[in-house]
Amino acid sequence: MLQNAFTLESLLETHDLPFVIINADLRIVAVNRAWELSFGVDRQQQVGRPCCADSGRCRHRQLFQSLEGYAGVHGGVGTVPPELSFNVRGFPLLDADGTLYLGETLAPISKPTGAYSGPTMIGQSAAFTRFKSTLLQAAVSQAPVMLLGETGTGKELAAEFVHRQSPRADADFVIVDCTILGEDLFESELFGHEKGAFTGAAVAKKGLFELANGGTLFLDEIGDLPLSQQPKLLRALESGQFRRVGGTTMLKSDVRIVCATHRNLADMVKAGRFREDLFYRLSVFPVDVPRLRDRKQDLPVLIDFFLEQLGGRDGRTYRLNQQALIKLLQYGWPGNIRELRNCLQLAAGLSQNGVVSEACVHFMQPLNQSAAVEATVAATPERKPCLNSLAELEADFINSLIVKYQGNRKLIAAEMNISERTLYRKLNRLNLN
Ligand SMILES: Nc1ncnc2c1ncn2[C@@H]1O[C@H](COP(=O)(O)OP(=O)(O)OP(=O)(O)O)[C@@H](O)[C@H]1O
Repeated sequence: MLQNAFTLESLLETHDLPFVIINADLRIVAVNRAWELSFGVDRQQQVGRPCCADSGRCRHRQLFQSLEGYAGVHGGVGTVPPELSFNVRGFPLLDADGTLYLGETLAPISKPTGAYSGPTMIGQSAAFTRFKSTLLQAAVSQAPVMLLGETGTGKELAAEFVHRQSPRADADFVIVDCTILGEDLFESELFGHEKGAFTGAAVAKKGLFELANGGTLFLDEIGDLPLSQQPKLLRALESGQFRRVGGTTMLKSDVRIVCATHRNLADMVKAGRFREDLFYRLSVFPVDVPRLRDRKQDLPVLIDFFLEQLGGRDGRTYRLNQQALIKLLQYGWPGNIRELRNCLQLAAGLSQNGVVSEACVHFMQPLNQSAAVEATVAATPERKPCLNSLAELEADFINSLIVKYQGNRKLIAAEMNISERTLYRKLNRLNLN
């Protein structure tokens, strides 16, 4: 269900990546289990430490001043060695008392060479096997890949798979979240900036294009890239050259592009919202990512995989009883694999002695009404009116927040305890833009 606010504990373990919560005094309030495992530190050692060595001018301070979320490549937090770089996403959060915090996820931009230890794509169905072999073909082709699929189907995972299976596997896989890079951030994040290029540019910084040299640049949600920024991307892709903001020297970077979107880009081109030349440049190797409801044969292996993962995290064993399994199999999964993972996470938390019964299984309200209705018709037609009204309920709730915060997305997202990126998608799906 929608939450107006959060408790720190409830939020911590909803992130698979290392996740940190920082307060307005720029001190670490909490880190999650993934943090402990990734950096080999006890969470109690982190709490109370300053976020950064120079917290006078860090990104965290800036967020508390501007309430603007951020995404980009930055150094670590707390005791994480400063020389390590991460793909970082930060956003404002409000707790149940209305106190403002900052939440930040850190994803390593480069995995250790040698055996790949990243997330695994699970599946055995015919649809999944076809999909995986298409990805393998794409990986070796070196052509730009466009991954098309609903939210939560595993596009980011597929992009990383393409990179790991390609001749560029030993170089970096760099993620660009196009929903967060608005007009003002796009150029400096993608191409970097020189010292003094703008207020706050205290030191020169490499852009994501430069960091991905020799590797793969993953442009996630490319359909959300502002039209005004599209020519700049096209130019860099065609020439392989770019300038840092405030710089005069032309730089070169050899990157392989993989993109993903849940939007119909061809329709966007027709409507004049996406450049046709960029569309053709990026869509050389299009790949459809299958929806979970079209590969339900994979549910048992995916369920085992996630329960084992959760068990490892919690130091216990979880198992489903048969009624719970039937309930999961009958559902349409409009939010795909992400929704399955979240559903199991809640179910495991509610389980008694590790046994997940039918009563522990709860489904979220759908984000995408048409997908939900389609999924429900395929599975349990009698639930359709209920799902419709839930979507309406969600739209009503968001509308009330739009009025309350006069359309300020940062504050609405913070009150809903979701990222601005997720809010942006909800607004689009519910036609509230
Ligand atoms: N085949 C799979 N096996 C195991 N886990 C998977 C698989 N596909 C996706 N996941 C997991 O599901 C979650 C959602 O995947 P991912 O973020 O790649 O989806 P996405 O399509 O990029 O979503 P969005 O469009 O919302 O960005 C992640 O936790 C991912 O690890």
